[in-house]
Amino acid sequence: MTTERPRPLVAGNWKMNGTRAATETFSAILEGYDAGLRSKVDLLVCPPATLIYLFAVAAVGTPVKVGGQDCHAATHGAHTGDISAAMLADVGASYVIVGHSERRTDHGETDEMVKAKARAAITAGLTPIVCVGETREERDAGRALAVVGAQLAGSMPEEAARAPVVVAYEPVWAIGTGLTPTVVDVAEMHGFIRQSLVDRFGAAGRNMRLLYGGSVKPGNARELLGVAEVDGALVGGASLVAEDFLAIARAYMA
Ligand SMILES: O=C(CO)[C@H](O)COP(=O)(O)O
Repeated sequence: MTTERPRPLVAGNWKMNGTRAATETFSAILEGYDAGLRSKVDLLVCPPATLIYLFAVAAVGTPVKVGGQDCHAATHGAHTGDISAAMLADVGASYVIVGHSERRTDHGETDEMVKAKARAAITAGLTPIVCVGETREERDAGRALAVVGAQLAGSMPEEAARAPVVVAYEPVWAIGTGLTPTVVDVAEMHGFIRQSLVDRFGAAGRNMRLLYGGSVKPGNARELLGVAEVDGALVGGASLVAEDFLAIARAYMA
């Protein structure tokens, strides 16, 4: 069994931001991802679906990956407005975020639905990034570990034992608020998530990347990314500015 740490991944979730003009930002990310950074950390950008193809074409010949922000659990059919995992793969995506708290809240996505989406992603050859995280009320009630444990149990597909899957811990109260948990709380949660994954998936659970997300900025990246069992970041707002996104990745250049 290998005890080597997974290679870090810094992923940007652009959410519903960006038109074709944002290709300029993406190009700046591609240009700034120099040999030093490449040797230390993987980069992924998940733009709105309308930009995936454009970005994937721009990224050809570079190691930067492009991903989707959601997918439907079905391969095709009468699902107006939805996009399947195979469609994302077809336009050049290699990852897809599933179960983001904004999807869970805005679209009523349950753990069961998230699991089905993650499974569909794996079947299409994508790496799903399964998001989990507690609300402020749940943390204040001392239920953070229980809530995240239940989300993990319900959202992670059995296929994670043999296919690459990334887990992102994103405390809901830290998303877009500028608030972050203490490093002690992040360490406790990531240690708990790691143990849960090892208990369920064995060696695959030990090697899975665990990202932290929620108000990651250039100013706090080094501290947050230095926590044990944090294998990278899922970055929202700061990923919309090339220099900030790259500065977060440079936390690994220490
Ligand atoms: O999705 C997120 C990062 O990808 C998450 O919602 C955090 O957003 P941020 O607080 O704006 O970084």
